[in-house]
Amino acid sequence: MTQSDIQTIVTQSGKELKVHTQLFINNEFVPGNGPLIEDINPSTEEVICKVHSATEEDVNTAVEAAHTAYKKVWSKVAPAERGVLLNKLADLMERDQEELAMLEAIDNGKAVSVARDEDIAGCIGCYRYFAGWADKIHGKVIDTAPEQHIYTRHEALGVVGAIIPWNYPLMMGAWKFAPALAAGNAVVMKTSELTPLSAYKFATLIKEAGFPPGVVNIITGYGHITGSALAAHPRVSKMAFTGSTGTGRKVMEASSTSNLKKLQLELGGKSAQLVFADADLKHAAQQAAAGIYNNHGQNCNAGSRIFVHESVAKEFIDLFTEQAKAVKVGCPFKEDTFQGPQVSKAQFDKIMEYIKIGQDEGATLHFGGKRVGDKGYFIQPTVFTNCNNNMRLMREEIFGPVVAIGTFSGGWEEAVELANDSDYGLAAGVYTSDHSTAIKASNALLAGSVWVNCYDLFNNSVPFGGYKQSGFGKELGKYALLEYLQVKSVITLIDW
Ligand SMILES: NC(=O)C1=CN([C@@H]2O[C@H](COP(=O)(O)OP(=O)(O)OC[C@H]3O[C@@H](n4cnc5c(N)ncnc54)[C@H](O)[C@@H]3O)[C@@H](O)[C@H]2O)C=CC1
Ligand code: BAL
Repeated sequence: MTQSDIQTIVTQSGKELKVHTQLFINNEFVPGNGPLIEDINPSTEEVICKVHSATEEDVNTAVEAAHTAYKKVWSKVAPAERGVLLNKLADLMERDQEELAMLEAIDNGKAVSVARDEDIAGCIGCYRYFAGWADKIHGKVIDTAPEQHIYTRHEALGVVGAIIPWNYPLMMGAWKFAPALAAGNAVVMKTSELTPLSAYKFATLIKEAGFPPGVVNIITGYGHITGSALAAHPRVSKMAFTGSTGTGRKVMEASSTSNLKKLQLELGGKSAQLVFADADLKHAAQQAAAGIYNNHGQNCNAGSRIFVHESVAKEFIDLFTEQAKAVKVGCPFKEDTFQGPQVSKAQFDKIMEYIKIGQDEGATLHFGGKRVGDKGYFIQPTVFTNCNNNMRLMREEIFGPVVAIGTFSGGWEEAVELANDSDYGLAAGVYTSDHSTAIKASNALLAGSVWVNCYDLFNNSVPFGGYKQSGFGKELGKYALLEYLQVKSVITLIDW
């Protein structure tokens, strides 16, 4: 079944928006051959609109468009010009920041103020940051012998495939598009079937900025159809993936059984926040609460496990609970809302199930744990105490506004051992007023990012990516640029 591309939708604030619902290939919106997908507003549980989905054939078309664009046009564009286009794109996102934020709010349930001032603002900065790198990519001459001239070249990979989740639709796109395009690659991105709308608005800005047709292609569809076809495509040179560890394994398998494409996997987490007895407890409680409740807990680096020294546990838990109680849960279109609904019924059900599991396991449900209202997927910020590392609550990624708090009685070594006792290693937090404890604990933590006396503090120039089963490869910073390049050595004999 097909439907025309542009649909009119109305936000909860009464604003009418036109949205694209077809696949974006070669700078045009084209129908997909898969089934139409109902896109649900998680605040109201109503259908916002239906979007087209891509079949394997559509994936082939998108990859072919990217391949042709890369070979015939994009690889011949001067690096500085790539930077100009990325900066233009950032300017257009800034112009349309409010509309992009509204699309994230209706589709994902994010508070519109958070989407605008954090997500989209972060994306704009990301495109500008990588625009600056576009003409600063170079190899070097390696002096080996007078009769030889040897140099390295940092070359684009060709067609990059990207699969992104629903928790940060535009930002997870930016973290991949910006370095991939700065490095000179063409991209086919699959958005989550749950949150396709903001990416299609972004697609119109790609065209308006002047990117040649085929350099950026955006499609949506189900993971087992569209995602798996992209991950297995023989013309895709690299796959950048953000999502669950289980799906990350499938993407890796697809690479292994297809063309051994290069991979970058940004996966799940169960990040620990360590609160030492000498910490500024009020500050620690405020930071740690934001560390779990930001984005409704739907955060790969959510600080979902807290270990607090037993001597200050009661005081810290009281301060933390005050923070949880103060979280404004409600309609994403109200300017003071901090937490909207969870993204989908499946996620809502999964989180509520974990809240039950926590109680069955013997943890204390200290605060929250209930649905908010009777419509939409809203959940109270929830605090469990008396938790230990044997509990599923402490070991499994819940991806919701649920924190599990346990205690330790010894020094930093014990706290770090508890934090490191996890299959994951994405991030960690350390709260202490002692510089030596901060450095020793940070160095010993098996995590890709460690925040000291803060949490969730991102900067476009600072790399982010996990240890252990949280994945590999870095996003952001110069490290991310290198993920989208390959190095060639050219060895020449001057006289022969
Ligand atoms: N680390 C992170 O940022 C994220 C972690 N998650 C975790 O995963 C849980 C489940 O959420 P889901 O949306 O189901 O995550 P998911 O990992 O299944 O989905 C992420 C993306 O992968 C695609 N996908 C699914 N199956 C695929 C396959 N076989 N081949 C290629 N692509 C595929 C999806 O369509 C989506 O675009 C969450 O509760 C959370 O624990 C989910 C989203 C983001
Ligand atoms: N916190 C940004 C990365 C993510 O949740 O996927």
